[in-house]
Order: sequence, then structure tokens, then C-alpha cells
Amino acid sequence: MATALRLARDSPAAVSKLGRERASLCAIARPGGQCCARRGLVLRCQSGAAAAAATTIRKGEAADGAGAAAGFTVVMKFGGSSLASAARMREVADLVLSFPEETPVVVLSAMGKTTNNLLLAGEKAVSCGAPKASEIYELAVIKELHLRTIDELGLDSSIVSGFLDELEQLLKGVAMMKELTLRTRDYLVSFGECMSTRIFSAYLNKLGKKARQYDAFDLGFITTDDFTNADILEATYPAVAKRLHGDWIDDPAIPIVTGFLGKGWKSCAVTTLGRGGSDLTATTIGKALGLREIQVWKDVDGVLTCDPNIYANAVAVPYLTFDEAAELAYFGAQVLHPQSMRPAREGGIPVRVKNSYNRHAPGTVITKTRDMRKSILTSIVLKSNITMLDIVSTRMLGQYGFLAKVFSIFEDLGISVDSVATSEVSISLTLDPSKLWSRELIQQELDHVVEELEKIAVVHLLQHRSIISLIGNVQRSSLILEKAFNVLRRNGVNVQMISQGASKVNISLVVNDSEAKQCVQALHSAFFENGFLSEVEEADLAQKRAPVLVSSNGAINGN
Ligand SMILES: Nc1ncnc2c1ncn2[C@@H]1O[C@H](COP(=O)(O)OP(=O)(O)O)[C@@H](O)[C@H]1O
Ligand SMILES: N[C@@H](CC(=O)OP(=O)(O)O)C(=O)O
Repeated sequence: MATALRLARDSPAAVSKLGRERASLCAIARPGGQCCARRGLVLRCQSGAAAAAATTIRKGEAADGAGAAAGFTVVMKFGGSSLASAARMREVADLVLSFPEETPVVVLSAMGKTTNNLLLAGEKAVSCGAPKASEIYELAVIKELHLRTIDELGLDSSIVSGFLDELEQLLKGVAMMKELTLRTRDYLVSFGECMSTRIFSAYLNKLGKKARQYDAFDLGFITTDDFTNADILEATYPAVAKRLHGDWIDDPAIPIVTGFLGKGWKSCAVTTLGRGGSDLTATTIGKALGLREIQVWKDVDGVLTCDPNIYANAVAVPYLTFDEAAELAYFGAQVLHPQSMRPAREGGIPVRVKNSYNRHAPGTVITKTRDMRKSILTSIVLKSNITMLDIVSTRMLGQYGFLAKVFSIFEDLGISVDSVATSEVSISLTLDPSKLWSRELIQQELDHVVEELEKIAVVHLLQHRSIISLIGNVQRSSLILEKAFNVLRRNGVNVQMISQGASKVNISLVVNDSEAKQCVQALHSAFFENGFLSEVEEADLAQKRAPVLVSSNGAINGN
């Protein structure tokens, strides 16, 4: 099976479909139909059969000890907020080099807001008409940022000029076609990471530190073909380990890898892992190489007690379990990609969230278990603009199959449900409109859901709601709920739905959008700012509570 992978990667005859598609999209836009696909991005295609064979490779087969053998010790991932300018690139290079005892694999996102700008440029291209595509404002912003960065770092503009030309051609192609498919969207946003990693790698080489740039889709990141939200396939781990290991043995150089990107196993096209997906790239490499630690460098002091944009008094949480971090991300804390904890948990590799603007701050360490003795509430997460459905069966009590029917409707319509609370004849659940494709479709899709559900139930659609998720030590759930409801009552807020996830680290409360921010601030003050923890500690001491260790699956180990 390893042979299948090697053949797929090394066969010079295997010219990728992606390469051809890039060529044709750009050729549409080029006078004379000349191909402008950039050479470095013409992928070698892994045949469907080879990829299928590769996916059956045993978990971690090639990964065991690969990192150690090659000398790699950590992954260091830097997000767009850490890479917003030439000055930031310098700072990040200095940071990477300030750990001479480490041999890192570096994962980078696109510079600053480049991904957003690429998406906006793509949307504008759909309606602006081909002659205007070159004048799209966001294209100018992207060009200016990358060329200025190259200039200020004293690098050669040819590192990005080919990409910038191709980007313009691509936007012209989109403008001519008047459509931006999910597949083209992924290809479009890939330019951000492809450019940032090339700039950074060139800069490290200029500083005398040997570095080698990798596009994740060439490195072995094999994904499903779910464009804009692809899943990483198992074959990725041995493929990535083998390639990084092999290259290091041949010619040691720090790998600089594009975050966020992969290659669809059937289409061979560029895929993306969902917004913020570079965190997942980092943890995947960490597991593939069996590294000591995965570092995720952000613009905040770690995972905070709440979103600092909602409440400035948020402080860093020193320790989290993988389950807590995953729940936090899933319920809307933008700091980590929701899927990114999975490889780290499977590989048993600690994730450290650090601040690239304040490198000496201790950050947050995420591990499988942690000491929960002093832990009550860990973090408060707010997800706004969600839709709630109250669904009451039209049949009598005792009717079986009601829940199954309700969920099969959501399955048929491809809509995911966030939180659920049920009784035998009724069910309340929340939907996240941001997971649906475009603004216009949201209302249509919701109308359709309601129409289908009304065949079996009475349905109330409640929009403009928020989920406040209380992530914490569920062994203290009564205490958390007592305190939370006290605060909400004092603020005159009525909770419309309560749900406790099976992971047992999260209690979700649904309130009106208009009250949500004020609720989060009041809850934060009550739990984190007014000596609540010391009060509880004193009470616990009086009761001589036994110390409790809770593992990530919620199992309790009393000492
Ligand atoms: N609970 C939280 N803890 C930390 N940051 C949070 C939290 N909730 C939301 N954020 C936001 O997430 C941002 C960091 O994530 P992100 O922008 O993806 O960083 P990067 O681009 O560097 O990967 C912070 O600047 C902050 O505004
Ligand atoms: N650039 C991609 C991927 C990513 O992970 O970005 P960041 O690390 O800046 O959140 C995005 O904006 O979604």
C-alpha cells in the first residue's frame, strides 16, 4: 500500500486533472487561450484506485516514530493574525529561530485577511463582468500586501508575481463564467496560503536558515471531495510522515507547509478544510510525525474565558482537555477549528495555544486529562443568530418513531442540528444558519424544513436566538446552573431551551439575540471576577470534598 502511494506521488506521467482544470479556467480568461497554470501548482494526480488503496493503510503505520527519526520535535502553526505584514513575518521568523533546541515543522495560514479578500474578490467577479475583474478592490489589496511584504523583506518579487498574475486570470475566468463553484472557491482561496508560505520560506533561507516550502496538496493531505469543508482521510498520516521524513533525510530543511489545504481523493482538485482549517493541518502533522507538542500561535494569550470581542475582561484559561477545547470550538469560539482536536487526541499530543504578539505569556495547554479539583466554569461561548425550532408531535403520547422521522427530514435536507432537547412528544432544536450556503437560501431552506416537519408535527420557528454555552466541569453542573440561573434571573432573562451535551463538558442555554451579549458579560463577571471560585473553594474545604480528576470522556477518578 505504501507502494501505491509512492507510485501515485512519484509517477511523472500522472499529470493532474487539477492542473488541466487550472489551465482551462485561466485559458478562458487569456487572450489567445494560452495556458497560465503555474508550474509549481500542477499536481500529480493520485488515481482513484491508488487513493482508495491508500485510505486502507493502517492508522499511524508510517507515522510511528517518524518525527523522532527525522528529528522533528514540534509543529508551530501561525495564523493570519500573526502574519499580517512584513514586520510580523520578521517577528515570526525570529520566534521560530528563538527555539534552537527544537526542529519545527511550520504551518502557515494566509497573510492577514487575505482569505476573506479572496472570497470577496471571487464574489464580486461573478457579477462585475470580465473587463472589470482586474479592477476588483480586494485584488488590489492582495497584490499590494504581498508585493510590499516581499519588498520590505528584501526578497525577489518573482516569488509571488506568477501567483498574482494567475489570480487575476482566474478572476477574469470567474467573471466570464458568471459563477463561482465551491470547487473554484477552494482553488481561489488556496492562493493565500501558497503565497504566504513561499514568502516565509524564502525569508528564512535569506536569514541563513534552510527552509523548504510545501503545498499541503502535494505533501500528502488527501481529503474527501467536500469542497470548502473537506475531511482529512486516514491515508494522509503515513503519506505526510513518509514525505517529510524522506526529504529531511535527503536534505534537512525546516518544512514550511500551507495550512488549510488538501487534495480531494477523487477529483484531485484543491480542497479546503473549512475556515480556520490551518489548526487542523497542524494537528494532523503533529499526529503523523508523533511529535512532542503542537503549538498554535494566535493574537491572544491563549484560549480565553470568553471571546474578547464580546467582553474585554476575558482572561486566558491555563489548561483544557481536548473535549473542552473541541466543544468550545464547535459551539462557536473562533479561536480553534472544531475538528482540530481530533488528531491531537488520537495521537495523545499536547496542543499549546500561544500569543505571537506576547510570546512569554504561558498560553493554554490542551491535553487528554487535567486536574479538575479547582475547576468549575472554564469558558463561556456565544453563538448568535441561530434558529430554534419547537416541534410538537400531532400524534398521541407513546407514538414511537417520532424522533427518527424528525431527524430523517434534517438528514434528507442536509441540514445539521446543533443542540437538542426532547420529551416524548416534542423536540426543541437549534440550527446554525451560517452553516447554510448563502443568505438568500437560508429563508428558503428554513421554509422547506418547516413544510416537511408540518406533515408530522406542529412547528414553531423562532429566529434571532443565541446559544450561550457554558463549558466546564460537569461534576459541578448543579452549582454552575444555580449560579447561571441566578444571574439570568437578576438580569430579567428567560432561558428558552437547555441542553447538556453527551460529552458532558457543555451546558447550552438558548436566549434572545438581543439579550445575549449582556448575559455573557453578566455570567463572566459572576463566575470569573467576583471571588466566586474562592467562595466555592472555602465551601468545599468545609465539606472536605475529595479531589477529583476527570478524564476527557467525563469519567471520574476519585483520589
Ligand atoms: N474563547 C476565545 N479565546 C480566545 N480567542 C477567541 C475566543 N473566542 C473568540 N476568539 C477570537 O479568536 C481570535 C483568534 O483566532 P483566529 O483569528 O483564528 O487566529 P489566527 O488567525 O491567528 O489563527 C482572537 O483574536 C479572538 O478574537
Ligand atoms: N486562511 C484560512 C485558514 C486559517 O486557518 O486561517 P487562520 O489561521 O488565520 O484562522 C482562513 O482564513 O480560514
